[in-house]
Amino acid sequence: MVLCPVIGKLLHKHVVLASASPRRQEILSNAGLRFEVVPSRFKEKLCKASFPTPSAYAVETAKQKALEVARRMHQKDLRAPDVVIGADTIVTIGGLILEKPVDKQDAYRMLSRLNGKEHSVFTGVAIVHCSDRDGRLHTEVLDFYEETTVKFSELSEELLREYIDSGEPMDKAGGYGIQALGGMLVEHVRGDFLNVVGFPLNHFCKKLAQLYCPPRPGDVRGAERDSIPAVDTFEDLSDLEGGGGSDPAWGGRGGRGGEEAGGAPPQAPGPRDADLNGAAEEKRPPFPTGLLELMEGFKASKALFTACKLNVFDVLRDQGPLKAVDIARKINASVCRTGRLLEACAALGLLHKTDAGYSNTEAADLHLVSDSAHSLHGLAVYNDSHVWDLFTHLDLAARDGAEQARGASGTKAERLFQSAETTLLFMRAMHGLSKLTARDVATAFDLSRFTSACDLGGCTGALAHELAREYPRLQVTVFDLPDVTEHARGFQPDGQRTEHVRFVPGDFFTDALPRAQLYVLSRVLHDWPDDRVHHLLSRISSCCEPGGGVLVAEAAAMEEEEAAAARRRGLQPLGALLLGAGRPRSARELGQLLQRHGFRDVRVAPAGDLLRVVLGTRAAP
Ligand SMILES: Cc1cn([C@@H]2O[C@H](COP(=O)(O)OP(=O)(O)OP(=O)(O)O)[C@@H](O)[C@H]2O)c(=O)[nH]c1=O
Repeated sequence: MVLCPVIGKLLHKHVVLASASPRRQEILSNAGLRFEVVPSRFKEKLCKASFPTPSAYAVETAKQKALEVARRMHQKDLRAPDVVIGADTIVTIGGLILEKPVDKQDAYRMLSRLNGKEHSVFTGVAIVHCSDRDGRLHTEVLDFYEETTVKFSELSEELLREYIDSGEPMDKAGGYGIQALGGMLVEHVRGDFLNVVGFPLNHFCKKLAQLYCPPRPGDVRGAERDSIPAVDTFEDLSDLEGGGGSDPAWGGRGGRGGEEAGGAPPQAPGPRDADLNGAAEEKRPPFPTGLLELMEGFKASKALFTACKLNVFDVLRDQGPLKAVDIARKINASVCRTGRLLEACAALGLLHKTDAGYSNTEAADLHLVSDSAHSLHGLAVYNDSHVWDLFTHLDLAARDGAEQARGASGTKAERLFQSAETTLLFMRAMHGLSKLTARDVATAFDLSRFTSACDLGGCTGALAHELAREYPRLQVTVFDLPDVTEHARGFQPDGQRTEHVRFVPGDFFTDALPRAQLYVLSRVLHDWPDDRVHHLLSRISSCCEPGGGVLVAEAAAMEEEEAAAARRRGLQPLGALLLGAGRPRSARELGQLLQRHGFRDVRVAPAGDLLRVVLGTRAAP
């Protein structure tokens, strides 16, 4: 079930909030609305005296803000959004309209005027519906306002000065922010609190209900024009999926007209049907939500990487919950920008946000803290500093080959091992990933018949340690490039079985392979082209005694793959595209490769959600 009141009716529309006010953005996104923010350039300079009431002034300003954005967007892209929302908040006292103070003195004048008295806060809201008629913008406006009264305590001169010095009054109507420090000035509030903060959410939802959910004939609840429909009325959002559902608002764009299936009574027309829809409108295609999410997905990754890089999750694990301002101080960053990053992390489900501040979610504690047992912090930092850059040149790689894409940055090995720092970055990333999957790989088959194993390209030894833990008789050699084995010491766990793991430096294409009954290749083969894979397997095959084995773990697709996992693995070829001539191979292909190199009794087993493991036994030559 989607807990979705009327706001859900806007989910499949391109909605723009024509406001730079962070409070409005927060109120609406907390309510579940998805929208783009395009601050209005309309100058708030309408002649106040020409309006009969302060509310009329606020409404007109809100309307002009929204219309300016609609026109600008239409002019720029020749396509306006579906809905533009504008708002304007003003404070009135004794017939005077107070907007945002221009400087500290102005703030002082405003606050002194409000001191000890009751005043009104009006927010005017305009919901502008846009459509394109032969290249010209057509708009329809629904507007309303909400009034809330606020009473200030008797405040001392000193307190007012101190409050002004906090900087809070400067971007707020009337010179105060009731939601923050300004709350201390307020004795009582009558009416909608959020209206004071900058957006009357409740009234807005009622208006949406009138627009999008007009009463059906005989619907008693529908007769209460001023109520927000109960949640269950809107549980079924199937129309959001583009299934030809009803959307009676604003003249029935994409709606089903009067032809509801199953003989249900036709919906009443939207409020402006009569003048809008003389002719039947063309049916619009479903809103491409999935595509838009893909287009924006890189921002989500970047937010996660950045929060990891700035150690936000470490700070919160140790000291959370914390307010944005305290986190900013601890990570040595700007308060405003940190606030936005934290908001993004909360929206992505990486952080919890409560009145006490931000704190880690369980997943963040488990995987995004740098020194947790299951940390993927290293992978995030590596993706940010190396992989991100590589993907910037994906177009070149696709067109001209990986060499051009890599440009000055060199081959994979050169890039990874160009300094101790980058080697360590890479190793931390691999360590996190290997630890995550090591147990699944080690236990995909019963390997207890082997007493020696060699993990080729075993990096930090995460899998080797898991094998040693799982099989008490097993001695494991990690064979990897000298640059890697040199740094492996820092990754070793404490414990009894560590003496069962040793590191030998070498190149598995050229140097003699350590003798072992079982050779392990975990996430190695996809990095290499076919000729190299054959070369490596034939070297292993010639070292392996009959009865010995080879164990290959890869993110390899099986024939009966479920769609989601296949999609995840489907991105692997992109990495191969950038990193050289390697490629992903299916489990069946890996099995055939092993058979070709003299391994029999080849079996495949899943290792968790991510990997497939293929085990072959060396036949007598
Ligand atoms: C009374 C009060 C106001 N505000 C803010 O005051 C701005 C009003 O100015 P506006 O001109 O309506 O909006 P803006 O900030 O200039 O944005 P825009 O819509 O782009 O004009 C809005 O921000 C509101 O939240 C608070 O945050 N808390 C309060 O208690």
